[in-house]
Amino acid sequence: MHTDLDTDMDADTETVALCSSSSRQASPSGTPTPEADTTLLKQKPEKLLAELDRGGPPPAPGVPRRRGSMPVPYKHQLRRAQAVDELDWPPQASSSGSSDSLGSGEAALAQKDGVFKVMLLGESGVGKSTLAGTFGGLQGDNAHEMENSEDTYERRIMVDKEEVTLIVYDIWEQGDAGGWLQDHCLQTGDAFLIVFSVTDRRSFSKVPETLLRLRAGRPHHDLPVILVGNKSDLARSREVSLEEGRHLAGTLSCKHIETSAALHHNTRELFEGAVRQIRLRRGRGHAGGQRPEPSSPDGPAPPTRRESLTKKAKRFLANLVPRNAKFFKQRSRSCHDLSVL
Ligand SMILES: Nc1nc2c(ncn2[C@@H]2O[C@H](COP(=O)(O)OP(=O)(O)OP(=O)(O)O)[C@@H](O)[C@H]2O)c(=O)[nH]1
Repeated sequence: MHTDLDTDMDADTETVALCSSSSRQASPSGTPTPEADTTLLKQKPEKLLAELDRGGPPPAPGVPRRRGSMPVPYKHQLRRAQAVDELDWPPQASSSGSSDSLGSGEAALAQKDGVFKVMLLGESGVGKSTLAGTFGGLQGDNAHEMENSEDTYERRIMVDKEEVTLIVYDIWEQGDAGGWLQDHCLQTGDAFLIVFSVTDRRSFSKVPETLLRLRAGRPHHDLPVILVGNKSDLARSREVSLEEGRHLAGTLSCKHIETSAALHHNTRELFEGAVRQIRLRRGRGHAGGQRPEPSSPDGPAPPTRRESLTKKAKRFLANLVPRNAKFFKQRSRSCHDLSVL
């Protein structure tokens, strides 16, 4: 994950990175271009929420949501401008285009196992929208954008020779006004990418808070969470090291990856990794989630005679401590490997 990229960049790279981001055509060699069998859906926020609810009551109409962030890549500026120019706002009662398809065909599709919903979370300005934008160009030579999108990207992609529909939501809002929307995000996603900027320690320090909120909201779910240290190209402005990111991920039992959305570095790995993380858990769910008893590697054996409470506790602790120590070691060691649990 940590490549020469992190160290080789100098201040000039920042300019290059932003140029690269703003002009997808001029992306670095090896950067995939759009492919024909992918779809990009444009959704109004109301539509989006309706989709999130999937059968729930329609959300109340509100004022247009805009993030007060710094300059966005040119392509995104176009998208956002277009959304207004096309009189998408205020929302109409009738829907059109891909939003319709979400209400019918896509809704049915969404029920299937092959649809994975990934939420981008994180502080303002860390690069969520830019990351989401790179997802639009993930796969290949024949891709085309059916429609522009402001907040949501849906594509069919191949991961490990299996096709999935991946929907990436960039709808995380900061501040109180976004609170209820954030709750929707947390309740709805199949996987969560908590993005921070490696050039902004404050965004890094907010990660545990976001994760705690996520886990508190869905306490019975083993949710795939990936900490994403974005802007790895900005070596000279770096405030959070790779090791710090990994350490936090290990401590919080998450995965970790560093990306440069501007250079499309590790972005494919990120989204494919999210798919793998969901699959790993779904596979485990389908297997029935049967695990051997923690105190015995071969499962519970009926005791031949009754043990005293002290003996039981001693046996339990003897089994528990080394087991857990190994477990934590494994988790923290593999936090950068998105293809394993
Ligand atoms: N150098 C560099 N700049 C980046 C990278 N990712 C995003 N940026 C820039 O960082 C700024 C913020 O990016 P956004 O994608 O708008 O960030 P966001 O998290 O969506 O922000 P909000 O919309 O306010 O939540 C933009 O100017 C981007 O061009 C990156 O990997 N490297």
